[in-house]
Amino acid sequence: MYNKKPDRQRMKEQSLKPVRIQPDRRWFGNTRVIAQEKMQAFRETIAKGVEDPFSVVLKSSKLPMSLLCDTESKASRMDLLSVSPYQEVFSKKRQQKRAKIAASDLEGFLEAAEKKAEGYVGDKSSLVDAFGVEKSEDPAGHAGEEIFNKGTSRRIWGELYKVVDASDVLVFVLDARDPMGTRCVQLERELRRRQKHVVLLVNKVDLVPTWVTRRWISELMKEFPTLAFHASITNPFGKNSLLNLLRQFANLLKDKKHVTVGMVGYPNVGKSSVINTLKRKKVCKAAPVPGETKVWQYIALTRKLYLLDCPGIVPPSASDFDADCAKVLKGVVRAERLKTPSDYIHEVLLRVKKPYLLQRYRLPADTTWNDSEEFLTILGKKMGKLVKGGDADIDTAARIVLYDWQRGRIPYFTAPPEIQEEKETPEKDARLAEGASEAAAEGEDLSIPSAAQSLNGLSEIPCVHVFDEEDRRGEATPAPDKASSSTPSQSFAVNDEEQEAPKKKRRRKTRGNGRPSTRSDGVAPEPGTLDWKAVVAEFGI
Ligand SMILES: Nc1nc2c(ncn2[C@@H]2O[C@H](COP(=O)(O)OP(=O)(O)OP(=O)(O)O)[C@@H](O)[C@H]2O)c(=O)[nH]1
Repeated sequence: MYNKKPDRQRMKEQSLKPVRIQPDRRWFGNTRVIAQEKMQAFRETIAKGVEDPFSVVLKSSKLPMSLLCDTESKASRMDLLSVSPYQEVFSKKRQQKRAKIAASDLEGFLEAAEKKAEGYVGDKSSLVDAFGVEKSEDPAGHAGEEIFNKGTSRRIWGELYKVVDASDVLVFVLDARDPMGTRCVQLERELRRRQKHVVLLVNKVDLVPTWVTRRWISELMKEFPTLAFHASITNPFGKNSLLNLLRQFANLLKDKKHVTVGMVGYPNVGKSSVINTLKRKKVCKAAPVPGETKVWQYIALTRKLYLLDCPGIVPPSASDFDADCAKVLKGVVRAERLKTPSDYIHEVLLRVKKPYLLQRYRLPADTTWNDSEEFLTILGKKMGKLVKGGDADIDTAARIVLYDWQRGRIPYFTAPPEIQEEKETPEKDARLAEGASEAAAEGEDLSIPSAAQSLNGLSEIPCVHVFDEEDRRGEATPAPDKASSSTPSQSFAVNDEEQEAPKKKRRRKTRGNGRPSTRSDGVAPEPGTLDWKAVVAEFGI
């Protein structure tokens, strides 16, 4: 064979013949084909499970979740023939590959540039569209002040992406005084798309009346599992509910060695304080100033559960006075760094009832003011904050008011949506009055509701127990928040007790015949979970 010259002509003839390869069943071993209706039914069932805040899709990585998304946009992007015709790219007469440019000469370029300029609406227009922020007048020219970019920098969002990637469950910490204002709906939507488990945690519930918290919780529950929380190492509220929920997630995600829980949210909403509360000691730096957390931080809660603290993030918005004002009121920027803090007091006065201000600053009951400047003048003189010549130092007084506002010393809350809608009918008015009287009862002497007052009665708030023991036994009872009422034996043990718990469990399981008990294995799939095996079996995927 090696002594002979290869017959090139014969080889050429042979290679020109059409060659067929025998198809093999094994090539398709990994493939399933299903009918269109079944595919549609599968999509609907899974989508229902994904959308439902009380169900968790287990093993989503093993399910064809990408089938849920519409792939049309992807397909259109890959439609090469619409970009260049086949003849130009693949045929024998194809032209040499060249960069596609908009115009071939200078005049063409000019024309294209003019066309683009016509369609240009203004800077940040896309942001305004995306975040629904209306432009308004900027009386003092605040726009562009560096401090208003707090939480929007690339570095901070880089930290957020790291936390999101590393987390299995994301806890969005919201401020109970303004839960909707401290939400980041775009981010939540993106996380849902990525099949991450999202939990909303309404923190600082001690600063608002109980009925407000209750209504916000039932409103937010429609979208995500939501819990009320008061971060405090010595006197927490909702801690056990949160721990139970995290533990349930840890149980659900059994195949993972560790379950990582990321704390995300606006600056100063109390993310670090929530972690400190769960750990029962100060492991993260918490301070009444925004931007205290600079980089992400890992904290081991139990052997299975890890917590991730994230710096506060702020979604980008149009830089105008309204947006800046909203940021000041949400506590995103430090009051001492504002150039003209008195500009924001008008908004504070609109939101806070006069008696609260009178009481807070110990002003006489008959004090009146027409605008924010007058109020600040009265306050400055009362506090002895004066400038040269004996006039009131308006900016210092304004800073004091903003400090108090940001630290929750001035009572304020955004009305839950039900109130705004309900005002029309008399019976709704009655309910509103009931709520208001409840609020009045809580803060009787117009003082800021104390933690005890605010938390009183909160145990009735429906709390999320995705897969409670009772549920497993089929007694789907609503699980009340046992945070304040649970006995030591009921409460979820962390730290030292948690370290002990698995040992005891192991011992108990191996008692008797020496083999681990299989009782728990016999439990039917938890209600609330999507029984993915059944779904897959049913649809043959
Ligand atoms: N009244 C009250 N204050 C709280 C609560 N939780 C946190 N705070 C206070 O809110 C302030 C901010 O808390 P942090 O834990 O530093 O907030 P953060 O979200 O980590 O802030 P960044 O570091 O800016 O991201 C601190 O002064 C806390 O004492 C709460 O439940 N009730």
